[in-house]
Amino acid sequence: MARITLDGLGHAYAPDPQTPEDWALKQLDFEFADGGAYALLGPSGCGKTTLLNIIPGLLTPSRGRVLFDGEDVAGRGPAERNIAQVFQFPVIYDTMTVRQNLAFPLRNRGVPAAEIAARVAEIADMTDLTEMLDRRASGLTADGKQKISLGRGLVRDDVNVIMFDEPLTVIDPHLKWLLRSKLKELHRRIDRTMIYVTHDQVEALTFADQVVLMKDGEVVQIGTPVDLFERPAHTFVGHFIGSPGMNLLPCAMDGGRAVVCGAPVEAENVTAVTANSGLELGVRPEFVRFADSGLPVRVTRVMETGRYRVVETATREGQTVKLLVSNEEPLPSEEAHLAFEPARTRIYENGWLAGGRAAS
Ligand SMILES: Nc1ncnc2c1ncn2[C@@H]1O[C@H](COP(=O)(O)OP(=O)(O)OP(=O)(O)O)[C@@H](O)[C@H]1O
Repeated sequence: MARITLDGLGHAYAPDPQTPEDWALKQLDFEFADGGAYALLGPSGCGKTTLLNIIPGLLTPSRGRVLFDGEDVAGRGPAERNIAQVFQFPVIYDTMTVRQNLAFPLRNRGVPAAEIAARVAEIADMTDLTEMLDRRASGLTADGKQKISLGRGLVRDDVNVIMFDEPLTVIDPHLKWLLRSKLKELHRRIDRTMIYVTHDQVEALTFADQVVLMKDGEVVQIGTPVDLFERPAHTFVGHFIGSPGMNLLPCAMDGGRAVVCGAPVEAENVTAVTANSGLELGVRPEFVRFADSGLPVRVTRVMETGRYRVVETATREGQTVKLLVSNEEPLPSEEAHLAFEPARTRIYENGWLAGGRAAS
């Protein structure tokens, strides 16, 4: 296993980058701890694939270094870096049996037969493939084949890191949740550094102990799923994580208090505010409720989700605020007031959580 350090890492595909936009990865400085379960999460084009190719040495970064346990691995390929990879689409040998497929990475390295048999049995058990070990891989369904790919990624016990590139893309939606929780369990049992690349927040939050959220070639926040939900470091995180995302409202400061649309609002980090422009108040729909007093709004739309309703309201200045309301709670007919949970209401300065960077 290895601790992987990214040191001043940047990459531009163009030979002579001039502007920040020319950099697919701008400046990455962080560490994947030994044995951790990480997700690289972000919208299309944020640089996930670029980083995924740099770590195993498939792509040479334009600047900076990748260190494995403190040692610069420049010039070494995936085999020398000792990395197992699981891709979006199953990479298996159709003509071989499931057993032969799982054994392949071990046979390739000359592992003794008895050891291979034991390891294959263990991995087949973990991936629910025991019953199918002697079947031809070609006869399996898409998710069965992807389980073989997962198994092949997990079968060696000497790899430094296992990297997953959107491995559930081909899986039927109703089986996705099964494989997602399976992967989490596998991480606990295998205890290896795992990096899981996805643009799907549910996959990232289910799998990872630490989520690395990226945007435009930069890391916006690294944290536990709870950190990202409870304390987004940037409005982008608030918006990207959660469904619906965080409400963001322009706000001003008046005598040490936050004011939104003329109404005073309590916020957790109000004392950390230093800017007097570019301020926004962020509060998730989960932490907003109807109240007798507070921010005046009117109800504009109600969306049924089955378990609760997402209610959309508009402030007098036309800003939208969403809240979750249980099916049992009556909705106000028109004019209403909103209260925000103070401990979970935060102020952002030019996108960044006020006081957040000093605190982290
Ligand atoms: N081979 C390439 N040549 C030039 N530009 C590239 C190349 N590959 C990626 N890019 C650019 O680099 C940036 C990051 O792309 P990357 O594929 O790493 O993002 P991503 O987060 O993996 O997106 P996706 O989820 O769509 O694959 C994008 O602006 C993309 O257009």
